[in-house]
Amino acid sequence: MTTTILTDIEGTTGSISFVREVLFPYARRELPRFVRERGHEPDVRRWLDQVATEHGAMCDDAVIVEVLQGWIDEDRKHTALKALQGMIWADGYRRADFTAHVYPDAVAALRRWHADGHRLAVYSSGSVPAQRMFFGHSDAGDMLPLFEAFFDTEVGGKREAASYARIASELGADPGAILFLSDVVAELDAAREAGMRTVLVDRLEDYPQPRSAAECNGHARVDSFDAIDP
Ligand SMILES: CSCCC(=O)C(=O)COP(=O)(O)O
Ligand SMILES: [Mg+2]
Repeated sequence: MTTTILTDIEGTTGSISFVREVLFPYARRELPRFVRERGHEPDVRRWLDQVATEHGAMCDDAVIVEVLQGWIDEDRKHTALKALQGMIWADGYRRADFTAHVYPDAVAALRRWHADGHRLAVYSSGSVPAQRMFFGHSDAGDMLPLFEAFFDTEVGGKREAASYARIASELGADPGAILFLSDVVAELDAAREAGMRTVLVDRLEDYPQPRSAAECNGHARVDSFDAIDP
C-alpha cells in the first residue's frame, strides 16, 4: 500500500544542534547586513513591515533588526522571521558556508521509501524556500527529488489540527493514509486529531532522556527512521 510520509525537519530528519548552533547564529550575524542591503526589495520589505506593525510602533530598521535577533534567541516560530531567515541562509548555502545536517538513517529511509513508491512531503516551521535549500544542500547531497511537496506555517501552526487537514487536502490524500513524523508531541497530537497516523522520532542526540510512555501520549516512539514501517 502506498503511504504519504509527511516529515518535520528540526529534531526529526536533521539535528537540533545544527539549527541552533549553525543556522540561527548565521542568521543573527548576517541580519544587519541583509536588512541594509536588501531591505528595499518588496519581498523583504513586506516581512520587515509586518514585524514593525506587530512590534506595535513605527520603528526604523535598526529596531526591527533588534526585535528579530531577540526572536531568534527565543526560537520564535514566526512566519516573518522564518521567511527572512530562509533568505539569509540561502546566501550561506550558495556560498557553501555550510551544508544541512540530515541523519544518515533518515537519508537511507527517505531514499528507500521513495524507491518503494511512497509519497514524501515536508511540514516544518522553516519557510518553504528554507526547506528547499536545506534538502537541496544536505550533507548527503541534493535530496530535493525525493519530495513532492513542502508546507510551512503559511498553511497554519504546527500545533493546530486544521493545518494537517489542509495539508491532506492539498496532497489529495485521505488523512488516514498519511504518516506524520515529528520530535514534538504537541504537533503529533494535532496531526492525530486530523486523522493522520503518527510517530514520535525521539533522537537521543537531541533528547538524551528518552520520552516516557506517558510523555509519548499514545504515539509510537522510535529513535531512528530504521524502526519506521510506513
Ligand atoms: C529548514 S528550516 C530550519 C529550521 C527552522 O528554522 C525551524 O524552525 C525548524 O522547525 P521544525 O518545524 O522543522 O522543527
Ligand atoms: Mg521539529
